[in-house]
Amino acid sequence: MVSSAISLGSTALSVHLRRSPAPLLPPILCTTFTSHRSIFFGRRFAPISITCGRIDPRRPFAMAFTPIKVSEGKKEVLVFENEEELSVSLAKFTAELSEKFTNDRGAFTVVLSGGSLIKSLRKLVESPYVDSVNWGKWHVFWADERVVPKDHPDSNYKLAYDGFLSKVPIPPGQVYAINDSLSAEGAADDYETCLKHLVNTGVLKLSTATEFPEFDLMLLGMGPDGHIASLFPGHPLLNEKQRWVTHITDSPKPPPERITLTFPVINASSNIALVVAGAGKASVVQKALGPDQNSYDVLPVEMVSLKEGELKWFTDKDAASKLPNFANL
Ligand SMILES: O=C1O[C@H](COP(=O)(O)O)[C@@H](O)[C@H](O)[C@H]1O
Repeated sequence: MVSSAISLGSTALSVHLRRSPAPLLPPILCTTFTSHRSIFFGRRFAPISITCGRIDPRRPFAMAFTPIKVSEGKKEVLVFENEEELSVSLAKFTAELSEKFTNDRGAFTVVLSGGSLIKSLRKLVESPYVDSVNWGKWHVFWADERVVPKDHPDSNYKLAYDGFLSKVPIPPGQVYAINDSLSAEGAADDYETCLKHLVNTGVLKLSTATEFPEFDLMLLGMGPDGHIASLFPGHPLLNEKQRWVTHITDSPKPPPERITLTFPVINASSNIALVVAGAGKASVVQKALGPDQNSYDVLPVEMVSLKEGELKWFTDKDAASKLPNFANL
């Protein structure tokens, strides 16, 4: 056991490393070790467990498929070597939840985002999941949608259809797109009415803690400004406490007219996968998960805080590159 303390600005970081004996394999093929350390994570110290796996002999220079893992209560941060490995793990995670909820309640309610998230779902439409997932039980929703026709290049529905939905046999009646013939306000009202109907029919459950709908899995992306869904930094919609779905007509990111789930709904989820890859998002990841936090400019992504569910960050090393605690791995 090796113990040491690292000074991180004005913050003392205590580190406890434990290395297992070298395994009986040629050194270049195996670098198995386990380390347990405490890092400064968010606003407080939290224990984390880091496991670097054995190097795959077929890919000697790539780390085997064991992500760096940071846990804080019901929040877990996974950092993958790259976006490719992130997408493999995201598919497995989603397929496992699909099986769990399908078995438990005969339905799986999944919320999609637009943007880069859809590309990160690509492994789910490949073998083995394309054949093994019970797609007939899926009910698909959107965290946010741009108020444009469904065949418009800006449509989150079109993005999801082209990259994901067209490749799996989810019944079309279980894919809940917005009504694109309405205004932004009308489309938000209509979507909220649709969700309430699905609560009444038992497809969606209500959170016992909050009385807001509780989706089984929300797959959220995050913009480089820290926005999630269509909830943008500093916008009054961040404070919405009553509505399930609301609209925006002045989105700072085009197109301006959108509808979005609200924070009470997002935070009532059973599970959220927050999928954040690439160096362009490293500064926001640093702000959201790093040591320098303040409460006067909280970003939307920092407002994701589940009442009872589990939040998992799926990041890659580029996105996590500004987190001081990962620098020495
Ligand atoms: O406008 C949007 O942006 C976010 C983030 O997109 P990304 O391409 O940076 O991942 C997305 O999650 C949201 O659904 C979309 O409408």
